Amino acid sequence: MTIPVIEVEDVRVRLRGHTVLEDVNLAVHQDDFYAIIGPNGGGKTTLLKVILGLLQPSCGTVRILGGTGAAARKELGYVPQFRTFDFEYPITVREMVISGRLGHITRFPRRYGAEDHARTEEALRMMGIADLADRQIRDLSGGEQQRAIIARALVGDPKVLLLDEPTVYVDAPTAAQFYSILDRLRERMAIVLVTHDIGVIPEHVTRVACLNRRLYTHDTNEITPDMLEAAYHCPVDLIAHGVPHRVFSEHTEEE
Ligand SMILES: Nc1ncnc2c1ncn2[C@@H]1O[C@H](COP(=O)(O)OP(=O)(O)OP(=O)(O)O)[C@@H](O)[C@H]1O
Repeated sequence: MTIPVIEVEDVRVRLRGHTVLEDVNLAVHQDDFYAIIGPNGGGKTTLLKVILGLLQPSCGTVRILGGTGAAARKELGYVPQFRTFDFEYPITVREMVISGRLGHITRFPRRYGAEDHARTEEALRMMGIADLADRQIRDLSGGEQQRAIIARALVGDPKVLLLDEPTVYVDAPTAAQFYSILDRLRERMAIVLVTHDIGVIPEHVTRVACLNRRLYTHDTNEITPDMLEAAYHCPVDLIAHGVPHRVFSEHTEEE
């Protein structure tokens, strides 16, 4: 069996005296489209930050394609939550997308070369926004901005794409378009998707895990009622077949 593209082993994270992640183990393989779901504050973004090396765990290890350190993490592309971007900053779409190459330039002073420009044009085309390349990022619609953020993550030619709630601000048709783009990208890279959008899981995702401080994994894309109850700490009814797929939660008064 090939080595996992991401391997998280016995990771624990404590922030300001609180345990945010505990005994987390996760293996993502090259052909995975992995969804991580779970309640607000469950630790999903924290786990992505640990994988990206932006946050040091109190214990445990993270390996990317068997390696650790900054060189291994260059294999990761990251699409942070939409709300973390400042779209008012005066920058064109092309300038924003090419900035994803900065971490790959080792010479100083940092200057973009032919490969950086070529990869930028390819990513713009791949995301269907080549015609918007000279527009200011602030003048784009939310869905177009979202594509630009993904293009920026793709210019590093990652082996794994990590996305944190990418469809929060887009309408249903744009989200559907977005998932068909992810389906295409899967041919080139593994995908880890943090989402509250459980409805997309049966159609697009190959494996799913529920995170609420601890990670409850499953080898298929089936979300079991046990997993949901363990992660959400409340009885959950799942309508797993039929469209739309929905999760209803029932909380008792003490919850
Ligand atoms: N820098 C920090 N200092 C202290 N606590 C933090 C810090 N970052 C996150 N936390 C806490 O860690 C917990 C997990 O946060 P995280 O953002 O990982 O959750 P999440 O599952 O991504 O939530 P959501 O679905 O709401 O985006 C939360 O209780 C949050 O308040």
